[in-house]
Amino acid sequence: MAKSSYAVTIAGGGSTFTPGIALMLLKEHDRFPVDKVIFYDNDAERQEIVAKACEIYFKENAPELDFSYTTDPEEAFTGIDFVLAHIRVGKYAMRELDEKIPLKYGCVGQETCGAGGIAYGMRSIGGVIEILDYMEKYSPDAWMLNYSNPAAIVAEACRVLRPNSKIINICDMPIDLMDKMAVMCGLNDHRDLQYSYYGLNHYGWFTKIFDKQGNDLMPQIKEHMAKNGYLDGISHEEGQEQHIDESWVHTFGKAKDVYAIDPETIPNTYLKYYTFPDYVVETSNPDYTRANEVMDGREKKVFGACRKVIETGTAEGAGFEADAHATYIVDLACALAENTGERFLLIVPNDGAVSNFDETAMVEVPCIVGSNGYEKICQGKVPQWQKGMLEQQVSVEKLVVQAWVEGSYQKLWQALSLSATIPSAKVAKQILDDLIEANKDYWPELK
Ligand SMILES: NC(=O)c1ccc[n+]([C@@H]2O[C@H](COP(=O)([O-])OP(=O)(O)OC[C@H]3O[C@@H](n4cnc5c(N)ncnc54)[C@H](O)[C@@H]3O)[C@@H](O)[C@H]2O)c1
Ligand SMILES: O=P(O)(O)OC[C@H]1O[C@H](O[C@H]2[C@H](O)[C@@H](O)[C@@H](O)O[C@@H]2CO)[C@H](O)[C@@H](O)[C@@H]1O
Ligand SMILES: [Mn+2]
Repeated sequence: MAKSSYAVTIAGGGSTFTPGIALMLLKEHDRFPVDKVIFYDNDAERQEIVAKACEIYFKENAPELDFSYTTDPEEAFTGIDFVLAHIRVGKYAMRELDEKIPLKYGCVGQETCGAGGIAYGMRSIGGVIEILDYMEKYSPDAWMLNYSNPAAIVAEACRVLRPNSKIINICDMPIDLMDKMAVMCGLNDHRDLQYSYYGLNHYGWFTKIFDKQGNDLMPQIKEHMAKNGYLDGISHEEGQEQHIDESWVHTFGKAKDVYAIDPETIPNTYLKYYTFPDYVVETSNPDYTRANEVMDGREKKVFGACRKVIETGTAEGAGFEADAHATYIVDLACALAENTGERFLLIVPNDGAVSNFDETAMVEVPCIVGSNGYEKICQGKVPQWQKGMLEQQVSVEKLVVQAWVEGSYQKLWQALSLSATIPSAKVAKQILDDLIEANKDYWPELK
């Protein structure tokens, strides 16, 4: 696919992450030359605020760039090489309900985990498949790099419904955690580390960490995790402001207790929702959840900055910053376009990569990426504890996708009752009935 320049569509043009990613594309222009950027969203009004501000920024900083924005799928997906997708079906209003409804019943209320993640999954499947179909119709050779959440459920839906599509599902949480581990070891960032990892998305473990010279960094990292979790591994570089929010600080600290359950591996932060659900509920405010924090924080900040750019007609001094972590998206796009053969953590069909686990699971494992796609790096057998957890959680995710495809109330109830975040089938049913009512404009009808 190597070309002298590439055309990129950002799906979810009105996302709070869009300015950071758009700026990052400009910043990385030398190694990933992009000459055309299209924003696509199904909410014209929301997208226009972000797009008009980015248009001004591009005119000032890259006048040669062909930039446009649209809600028309044909315009958005014709003649492109990559789709970077980060849609949130139902936006923050529905995230707030995903978080608050389970909390009402004393259960974890989280964007991608437990009942909230299941509800969000039931909304996202249709939205992501729709965008994938547009891409295949108008640009059949393009690749879609999807980070719309909940990535685990979206990935399973793509495996079932579009098994041959050129979509790769990714997550930046492990990148962020590796950045923190690098800081713990006095190194710069994740690029200085070599790693082994297995699991599902937002549900996995690092098993090996080396530096570029092949030195084992696990003893140092384990010592740090046992004392502080991921705290003090936090970099103070620009572009990571959301991690200063109280809730993220708690999550990074709580990783200490998650680590204590299995001191042989380094856990993904999201495991706290499955291993300490009672603690999570006790420390949640059912009237003010992460969705409120994001609406009062990141959303206000990004949209406020965009409005200011539009009003003043200049992006100078607007505080726009390239998203530091999003460079991994460019790394991945480069690997596909330029056949670099680099290693990435991707969400892919297992097929033996974790040898004692469901072959049809969508696992998160390291892969080598080139112009023909990816090849998995075998992670061998997982220990009994992880095996038990993975089997439970993968069944939850598979049942959600089956419920969506079949329109099955029964299967969604089973999914909820199987989640480690929900104590009984009775509570699962109460939550489900509330979620159905809240999601009636988004979910398929369940019978
Ligand atoms: N995988 C990761 O590691 C990672 C990291 C950060 C964010 N995310 C995900 O990125 C997404 C965006 O997050 P955000 O907080 O910026 O949300 P946001 O609500 O600010 O933006 C999402 C945008 O998607 C649009 N949208 C919704 N449904 C759509 C559809 N069917 N077609 C086209 N556009 C649609 C909305 O109108 C909105 O403008 C979320 O799914 C979030 O979970 C993933
Ligand atoms: O609560 P939010 O909306 O702030 O974040 C939820 C997302 O958290 C993770 O992504 C982080 C990422 O780890 C970090 O490096 C940086 O880029 O910010 C991201 C957003 O905060 C997680 O991986 C995502 O899937 C979540 O959507
Ligand atoms: Mn993620």
